[in-house]
Amino acid sequence: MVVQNPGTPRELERYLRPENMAGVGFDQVCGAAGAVRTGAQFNAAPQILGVSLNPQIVQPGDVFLGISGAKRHGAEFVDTAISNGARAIITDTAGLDFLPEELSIPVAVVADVRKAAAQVAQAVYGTDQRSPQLFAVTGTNGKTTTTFMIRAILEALGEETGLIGTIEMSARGQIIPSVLTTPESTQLHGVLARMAQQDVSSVAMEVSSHSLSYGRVDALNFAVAGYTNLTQDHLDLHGTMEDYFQTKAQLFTPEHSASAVVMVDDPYGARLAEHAQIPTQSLSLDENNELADWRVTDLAHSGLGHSFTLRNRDGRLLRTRTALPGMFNVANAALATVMVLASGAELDALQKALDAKDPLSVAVPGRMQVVAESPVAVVDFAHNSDALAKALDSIRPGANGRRIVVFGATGERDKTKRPDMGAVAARHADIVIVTDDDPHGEAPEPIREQLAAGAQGAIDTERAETQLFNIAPRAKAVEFAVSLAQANDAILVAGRGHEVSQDVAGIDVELDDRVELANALKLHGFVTNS
Ligand SMILES: CC(=O)N[C@H]1[C@@H](OP(=O)(O)OP(=O)(O)OC[C@H]2O[C@@H](n3ccc(=O)[nH]c3=O)[C@H](O)[C@@H]2O)O[C@H](CO)[C@@H](O)[C@@H]1O[C@H](C)C(=O)N[C@@H](C)C(=O)N[C@H](CCC(=O)O)C(=O)O
Ligand SMILES: Nc1ncnc2c1ncn2[C@@H]1O[C@H](COP(=O)(O)OP(=O)(O)OP(=O)(O)O)[C@@H](O)[C@H]1O
Repeated sequence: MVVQNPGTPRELERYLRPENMAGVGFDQVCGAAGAVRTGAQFNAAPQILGVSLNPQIVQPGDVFLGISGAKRHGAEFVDTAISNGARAIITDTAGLDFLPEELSIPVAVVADVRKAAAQVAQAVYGTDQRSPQLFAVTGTNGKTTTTFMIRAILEALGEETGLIGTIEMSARGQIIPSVLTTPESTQLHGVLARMAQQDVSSVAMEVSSHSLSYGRVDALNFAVAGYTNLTQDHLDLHGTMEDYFQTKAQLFTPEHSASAVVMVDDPYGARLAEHAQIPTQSLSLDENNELADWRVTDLAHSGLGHSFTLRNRDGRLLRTRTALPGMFNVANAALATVMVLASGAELDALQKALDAKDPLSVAVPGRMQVVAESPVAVVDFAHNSDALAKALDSIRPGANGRRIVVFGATGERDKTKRPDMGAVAARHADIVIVTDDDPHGEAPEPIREQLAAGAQGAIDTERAETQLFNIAPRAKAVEFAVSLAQANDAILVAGRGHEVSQDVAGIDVELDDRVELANALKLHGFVTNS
C-alpha cells in the first residue's frame, strides 16, 4: 500500500504498521516490557498485532498503552480504544482507577508506561530481530537538512533508504507524511519494521529533544549519532540550557548509539566530544582547529554554494561541494558526509558518489528556498535566534541593497526566545517586519509585541538605522515587505519554511510563505523562479 496523502491520522497510523503481522501473544509482550497482568477475570492472552498510545487511532488487534500525560490520563479513553479494536491494555496504577470494573480485554500494569512503550513496540514488531541501519541527527538547528543530505549520500552509494523527520517520512522514495519530528516509539518501531519488509537498508532520522525526554527512541540502536549545535530553544520543556544539553547528551551513550560524529564549534559540542562514552569523531568548520578529527578546509564560494575539503588528522581527505546557501549548510554537509563515513562507507566509493551525484546539494523544502533572484527572496525555517542570525547573514543583497526580514514566533512554545529573536533581527536586517507565525491558542498581538520590543531595544541601543514594522496578517506582512523592496535588496521570510497552513486557535488556515512571497513579487513586477 502506497500512502501518498493519508487523509487522517488514522490512515497514517494504518500505514505505520508492518504488513501481514502474525501477532505476538499478550503474555510475551508483557514479559518483554516487565508488565504484570492484573484482574482474575482476565485470563485470555490475545494475539497482539500492533501498539498505540493514542486511543483515537488504535487499530484492530492493538495493545493500547494508557499513559499518564501532562493534561489527561490515556486510560480515561479506554472505551474509545476498545471500540477501535484494542485487544489488551497496559497502563500504570493511576490508570487502573479510570478503568471500568467490567472490562472486556485483559489489563497489565507497569510503573512507567512511556518507558515501557518502546519495549512493547519492539516485542510486537520484532525490530530487535530486523531493522535497517539507523543514523540519528540531533541538535537545535540543522537536523532536517542533515538527514536529507545523509539520505542523498546513501542513495548516491546505491542504498535503499528511509527518512524520518519534520518534513516527511519516506521509504524507498515513497513519501509518508510526518506528524512529529520524531514519532512516538510505538509508531517508530512499526514504521521501521515496515521499512525492513521493504528492504530499506539505512534510515536517516531526526531525534528531537522532546523524543529523548519522552523515551520515544528507546530500544533503538543507532549506528551513528550526529550532533549539529545547541542554542536557545525549547526552554518551555527543558527549563534550562543545561537540562536541554543533558537531554541531547543521552543520545551519545552506549544505550542509544554505537558511534558518533560531533560538531565541536559550540561549547556544548566540545563538551560532548570531550566526555564521549562511545567512539566519537569530532568535526570543525575552523580549519585551524587542530584538536578536531575532521576539519573543513579549502573553502571556496561559488554562486550561493560552497566547495570544500574534509580533512582528517590522519591524512584522509574528501573534496566536495554543496549548492545550498549559508555556512551552516557547509556544517550540515560536512556532518552528513562524516556520519556516512563513520558507518563504514569506503572513502573512495564515497568520493565517487559525491562527485557523480552531488548529493549535498539536495533541495530541502522551505530551507533557504530561493523564490527570486532580484530582489533576492528567500523562504527559510529559521525560528530561533541562532538560525535567524545565520539565515540573515546568508542572504546577500546587491550593492547598497538592504536586508528585509519578515518573521513571527510560535504561540504556546518557548516564550523566552522572543525578545532575543527581535533583537537579532534588528541587528542583522535593515527593515524588520514582525508578524504572526502559528499562534496556536495564544493571542497573536502580544507575541508580536514581544518580538517588536526586543527589536526596538536593539534599535535604541545598537542600530538606530533599522526600521521596525508590526504587521498582521502574515500574507499582508509579506506583501508589505515586497512593496518596500528594490531589485538590489534581499528579503527573508522566516519561520514557517515548508509549512502550508497556519494554526490559529486550533483552526488550520491555508498559508504557504513560498506562495505568498511569489505572488507578492509578481504583483510588484518582479520575476520569480517559479
Ligand atoms: C509537549 C509534548 O510533546 N506533548 C506530548 C505529550 O502530551 P501530553 O503529556 O500533554 O499528553 P496529554 O494530552 O495529557 O494526553 C495523554 C494521553 O491521553 C490521550 N488523550 C488526551 C486528550 C484527549 O482528549 N483524548 C485522548 O485520547 C492522548 O492521546 C495521550 O495518549 O504526550 C503525547 C503522547 O505521547 C504527545 O502526543 C504530545 O506531543 C504533542 C502532540 C506535540 O505537539 N509535541 C511536540 C511539541 C513535539 O514533540 N515536538 C518535537 C519537535 C520539537 C522541535 O524540534 O521543534 C517532535 O519530535 O516532534
Ligand atoms: N547547522 C546549522 N546551524 C545553525 N542554523 C541552521 C543550521 N542548519 C540549518 N539552520 C537554520 O535552521 C533552520 C531549520 O533547519 P532544519 O530544518 O534543517 O533544522 P531542524 O533542526 O530540523 O529544525 P526543527 O527541529 O525546528 O525542525 C534552517 O531553515 C536554517 O535557518
